[in-house]
Amino acid sequence: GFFGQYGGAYVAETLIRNLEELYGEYERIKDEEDFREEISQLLKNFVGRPTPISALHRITAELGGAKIYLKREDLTHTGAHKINNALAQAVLAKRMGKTRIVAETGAGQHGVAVATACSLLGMTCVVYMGAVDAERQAPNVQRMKLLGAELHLVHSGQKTLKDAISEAIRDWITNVEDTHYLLGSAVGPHPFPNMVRDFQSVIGEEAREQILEAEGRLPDYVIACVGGGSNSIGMFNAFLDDADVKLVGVQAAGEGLESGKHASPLLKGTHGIIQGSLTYMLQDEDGQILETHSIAPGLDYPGAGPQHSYLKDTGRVEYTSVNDREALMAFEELCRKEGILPALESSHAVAYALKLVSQLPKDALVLVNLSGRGDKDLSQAIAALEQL
Ligand SMILES: Cc1ncc(COP(=O)(O)O)c(/C=N/[C@H](C(=O)O)[C@@H](O)C(C)C)c1O
Repeated sequence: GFFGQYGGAYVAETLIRNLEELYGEYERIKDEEDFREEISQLLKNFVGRPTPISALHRITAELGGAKIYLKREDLTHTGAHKINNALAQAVLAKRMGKTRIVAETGAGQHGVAVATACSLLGMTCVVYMGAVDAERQAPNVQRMKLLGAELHLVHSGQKTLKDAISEAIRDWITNVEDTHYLLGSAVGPHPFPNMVRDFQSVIGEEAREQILEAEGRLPDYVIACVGGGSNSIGMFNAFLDDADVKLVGVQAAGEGLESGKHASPLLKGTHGIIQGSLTYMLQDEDGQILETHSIAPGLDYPGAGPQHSYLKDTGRVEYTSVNDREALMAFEELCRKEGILPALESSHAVAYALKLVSQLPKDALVLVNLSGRGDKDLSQAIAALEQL
């Protein structure tokens, strides 16, 4: 469970047994024909895959540079890539004999995806969410409740994702007999980074085929936003061996990388252990996890998925960042000129693409992963745009 030195499972003894059982079951089940068939049927007939790739027109014409395609994970059922992982892990858990799912959520998209999977598969669903996040992602709180999830608001710590994850893990340790912890991103102890990547890799597999079909060649750049790192690794995975395809991970610079109010562990972090995994993280000199900031709740996380830390060190992926303001501007551009309402998280990837294309020749090709839709962000975005 390592990517170079990164990853592993640095957790309490009590958790090791759960993780070993999970890894064993995953390895046993993941290649079983009927498991794969069940997943692909659900992805097709319930999630609505494959999601399309949409070429931008007005923005591309205005910028006069490279052609941009968006991989439309906003068009999945529930409105973000999170459903790809939530469904697959819920099916796996059910096959392991679990009847109860516990999960954390920040932006609420993962929480909604888990509640959706549990409603469909007839499993009990408990979601932990920071009180601050519940406030700023209210539409997703309502959706989780309607889908039958039992929502626990977390009032400890910074009251965002990190605190929700700790509560969810505590619940899992207590109820391991009947409960699976459905981790929402490519972070945490082994086997989660591998499993979540595998379940999200459908994004890049589809997109690689679609771009070859549409353009007859591979893209010059593939760009995705990086919070915990699941939509990005899910997109990048299919292109890792295509040496000519440049991969760019975009982190949240918040109010600026030098402001101390950001969420860019891959740019400003150091080696440490966070939620059981050795990776780049934002910590003070005593190893205390630092507070983070981003206008996008889904990027507001102090750790990076361990595979991203490895890909940063090897140079296979370039990590960069975009601040709140740039993300908001990109959000508005897509709304006003391409008829798409993107999630604030996804807007970070679009913002970087818009900066990049003006420096590229007309015949260059850029593929951006649009990880989700902005329905959850409406009031936040409107308020923030009024401040611009
Ligand atoms: C639309 C959308 N785009 C990107 C992200 C960032 O998560 P990754 O793809 O795992 O880097 C997110 C992350 N959302 C999670 C959530 O909904 O709970 C996040 O807050 C946590 C699972 C980390 C998202 O909702």
